[in-house]
Formats: sequence, structure tokens, C-alpha cells
Amino acid sequence: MTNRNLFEKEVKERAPLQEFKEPNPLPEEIAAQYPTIDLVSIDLSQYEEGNSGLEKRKALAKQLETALSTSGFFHLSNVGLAPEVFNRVRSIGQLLMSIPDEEKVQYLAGALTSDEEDRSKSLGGERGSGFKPKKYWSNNNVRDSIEHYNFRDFLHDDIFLSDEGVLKHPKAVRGYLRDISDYFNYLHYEIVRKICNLSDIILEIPEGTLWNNYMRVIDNDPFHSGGGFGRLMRYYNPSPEDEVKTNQSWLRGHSDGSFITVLTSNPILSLQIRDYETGEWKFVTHKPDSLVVNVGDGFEFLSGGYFKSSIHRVHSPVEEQKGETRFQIIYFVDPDRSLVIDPETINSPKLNRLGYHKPKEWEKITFDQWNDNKGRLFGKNAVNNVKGDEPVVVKLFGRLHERWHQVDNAQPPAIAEHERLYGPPTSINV
Ligand SMILES: O=C(O)CCC(=O)C(=O)O
Ligand SMILES: [Fe+2]
Repeated sequence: MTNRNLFEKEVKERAPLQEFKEPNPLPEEIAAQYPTIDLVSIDLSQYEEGNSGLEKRKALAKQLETALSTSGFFHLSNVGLAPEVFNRVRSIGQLLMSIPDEEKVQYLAGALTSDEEDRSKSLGGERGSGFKPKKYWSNNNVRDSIEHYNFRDFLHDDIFLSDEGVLKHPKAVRGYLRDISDYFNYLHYEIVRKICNLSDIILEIPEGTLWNNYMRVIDNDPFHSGGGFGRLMRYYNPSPEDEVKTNQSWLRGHSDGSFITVLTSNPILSLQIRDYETGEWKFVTHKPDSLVVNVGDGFEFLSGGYFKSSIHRVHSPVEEQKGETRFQIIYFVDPDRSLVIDPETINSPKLNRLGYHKPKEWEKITFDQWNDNKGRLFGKNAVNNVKGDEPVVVKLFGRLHERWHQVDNAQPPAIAEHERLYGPPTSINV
């Protein structure tokens, strides 16, 4: 057991939290005037453990299969987290974002801008522990207005709450690290585990396979443990000129490099998913106290492309909500990093029957190779500083680094529109 004296001391000295004021959700009839996507909604209170719960789990797995194989996104309700739990984490985020800039720069996740980053040494602002300041990325020569803070290793108390682990974070939040780890541990053990088990049912592999093999937590071994990182993210309002230049895109269209991603449902209508078939951008609607979960690249590859790591972005809020504060809590869930991410790993009767095999052009790679190499491209000027939402298309290990591939599978009008705007897909050496 690690000595946690420093942590205990910080708990005693912590300042009280200020309540985070969530913006009001948009009335349904107004939200309905915007293009929205009707996501599958899964009621997690229907999940029952054990043999007697199998029929219920099979029913949920059926709904989940529709979600994973179409948009790759779903709402998850009755997740067992009270509104106060979400609010407490948001309040901690608010506290973090309010510390002076001079202090923030001592706790950076990487460099001050993405272009200065040496990613052979650093995970960068996207994946490293600490602050990603505003103006880190660029889009059509406009710098971003997003600030976020990443936490890593919260599934490993002996690392997270050790003196060294505590000192990684600004003084203001050190006494609140247990709240952070409680939240993300709950998501890992109660949400991710259940999604893994339901996915086993879909894939017709023994229940427990995904969880036990790739998501379990091994003490003091983050590399071979499931986990990833948690993010507290605050969007600020860009200037009107910047809004024009970026076409109101606050966070460029991308697919997540994770296995799955767990977001909080947000009252601000801003998150958009790009329709897999038509390319149309559609808003994700809000369900209070619920989660929004999406497939990341890792799960798409493991399923041979049956599950979809969809392109999504954050758009400037709709007219009725302009000026409101968007705050987001995210868990980017990574598997054991040595997992070989193609369907041969799991040999799923379902995928075999449907014909989802490893495409020849895919090199045999681990999740670590994917995550690391995709991570190196994030925010790179050569790839991202382009007009419009789509980055320059890069191939990594025979796979498009952002999963815009649905453009290739889409109906001819979408392909024509894509090529008209951006030309044919290109490849650059990395
Ligand atoms: O803010 C959101 O809702 C989504 C953010 C996101 O897609 C990301 O950070 O990868
Ligand atoms: Fe994302």
C-alpha cells in the first residue's frame, strides 16, 4: 500500500467547490427544428447480472447491435449516477479552469502549441496528463478556443494517489482526486464492463471475453490494463471573425482513437455526427443525466468494420444557445495496449458469418501502434490546417487515420460532393 499522506493532507486543506451552473436544455420543439439524429437509447437499468438476467441482456444486446453497426453512437440512460455526481465533477473542472494562467503552464499536457510538440517524447495536449491550453490547434489559420485537462492512471490508486501522482496536478484540485477517480472507476467497472459483455453477446463469443482479456485492470501495469484517460473540457466562444473562418466548427470532424468513448449528454445542441451514408451533419439531442457513448477506431478495427467509428465534430451552439458555456466530461476508453486490433483476434462466429474479416491492406498492428501513430498526427499543421472540416487524408498501417472511409462506401452523390470539395483522397508519408 502506497503512502497517501500527501493526498490526505490535501483533502483536509481543499477549498469548497462552487456549484457549476448547467445551461438550460433547448425545448424539444425548438431542437426539432434542427437536423438531429435519432440515436438508439439504451436503458441500463434493464441490465441484469447472472444466468437469470441473460434474456434481458440479450434484448439489450440487440438494441446495442443496431447502434454499433449504424451510427456507432448511442444514448445510455439510468446509468446509476445522480445529477450531483456529474455536477461535482463539473465543479472540479470549473475550479481547474479558474486557476491563474501562470500556474496552468506548470501543468501542461504537452507544449503550448501543437506545432512545437515533439511527439516522440510527449503524448501531446490531446492524450498527455494536464492542460491543453486554448490556441493549441489550428483550423484555416484560426487557433482553437477550447481548454481541457486530462487525467490518466485513475484506475490505479497506487499511482494516482501516490505523492508523485498527487503532485502532477495543480494544488487546487489535489484534494479532489478521489472524486475524479470515483467517477471514472464507476464508468469503467459499471458502464464499460456492461457494454463489453453486451458486445460479447452480439459477437457470439463467451460473455466476459472482451472485459477479461482487454479491459481488466492489472495493478501497477497501465500498459496491459484497460483504461485510457479522462478529460474535463470547456469550450469558449470564438470571435465572430473566427466563427466565419472556421465555418462555426469548434472541433474539427474526427473519429476517436479510443476503443470506445463515454461522453456526458450535453444540454447545448452542438455535437454533430456525420451521417454514415449521406455525409449530412446531424445534432445529437440531450437526455438529462445520461451518457452518450461512441465506438472509437480500436473497436471498429477489432470488429473488422462492422462497428462504426463515426466522424463527429462540435459545432457552434445553435442560435438559441449562443453564448452559453459548454462543459464536457469525457472518458476515452483504451484496451490493453498490446491488443492486436483486427477481427482475427476474437474469431467471432457472428463476424465470420457476416463476412467481416481483416482486409488485406490492413497491417497487423496493436492498439498501441495505432494510438501512438494517430496521436502524432493530431493537430499537425500539415494535416489539420486546411479549410473545411476534413483533414488531409493520411494512411496509417493501411487504414485512414480519421475514419472518413464512409465516404468511399457512401452513395455516389456523397462521393461526388466529397471530391468536389476536397479532391480524391490523398496519402502523405508520416
Ligand atoms: O464535446 C463533445 O461533446 C465531444 C468532444 C469530442 O468529440 C472529443 O473530444 O473527441
Ligand atoms: Fe471525439
